[in-house]
Amino acid sequence: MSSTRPSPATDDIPAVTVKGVTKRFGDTEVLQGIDLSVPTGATTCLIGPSGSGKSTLLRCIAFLEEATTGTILIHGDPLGFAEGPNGQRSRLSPQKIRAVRSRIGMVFQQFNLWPHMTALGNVCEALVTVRKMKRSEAEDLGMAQLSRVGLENRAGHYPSELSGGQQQRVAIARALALDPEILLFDEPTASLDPELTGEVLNVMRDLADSGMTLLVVTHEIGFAATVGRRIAFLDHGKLLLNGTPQELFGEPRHPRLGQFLETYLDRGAATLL
Ligand SMILES: Nc1ncnc2c1ncn2[C@@H]1O[C@H](COP(=O)(O)OP(=O)(O)OP(=O)(O)O)[C@@H](O)[C@H]1O
Repeated sequence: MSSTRPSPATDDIPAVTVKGVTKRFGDTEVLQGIDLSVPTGATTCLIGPSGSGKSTLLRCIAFLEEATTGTILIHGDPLGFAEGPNGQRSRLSPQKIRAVRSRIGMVFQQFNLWPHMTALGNVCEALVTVRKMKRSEAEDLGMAQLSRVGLENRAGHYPSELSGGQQQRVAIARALALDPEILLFDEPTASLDPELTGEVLNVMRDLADSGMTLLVVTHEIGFAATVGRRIAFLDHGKLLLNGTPQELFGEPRHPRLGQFLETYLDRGAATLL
């Protein structure tokens, strides 16, 4: 199993295609008809005010939430629901859902490591139990992934013996070990102190440079501006803007984006623009 899969430059099928996705919780429509293409082999950042629906969209793409309407394709293959010729949706079989879902990796804000397992144990567990790999092979692969995030010398440590930044890097190694085609990040540095945030962003920057497809929900505007190839700006459940960092962050700026950025710049959360 290869540890990296730089996407071929000729692959022009988007890694993720979101078509007309809405999501309702009770009477509240938190996603209102989202259309979004996530290019293969590049980083796309989802930004927007708190409550605008970023995590919900990411969770729909990971199939942790089911979109109320609309469809999502992973490299052209439908995830969860297929769309018929008349636009009607039908649910795919659990096997088909699992097969497409397994091509997506996800890293959460809370690292979600198993406290009773070492860093290496956390990285190897799904390889052994889900992918049915021999423990020794899984450990070789797990060590390679830990070294990719700079933690080979922490393999035998338990989560409680690691800093928050190190724990998040273990979580990234765990996701990478399953060789995903697309890696989703849901505010991966939001629970970290500023000095630990940098080490996680550096690992993500390296992954972006290696040609992986990343879709990142983040409030780190500086990261989005420098690493994102595409920036999608969500506001009140709508995709208000979608373009390159130059298009979104250059002048003139969309007034709503300008207002959002000022809020964050005032709070000192973004300093690189
Ligand atoms: N399981 C749920 N049940 C009911 N409402 C939900 C649920 N999940 C999210 N919401 C609501 O959906 C809206 C969008 O939430 P979401 O977490 O997607 O926003 P966000 O842009 O990621 O915000 P933040 O930046 O604060 O994480 C919010 O109003 C939230 O309260």
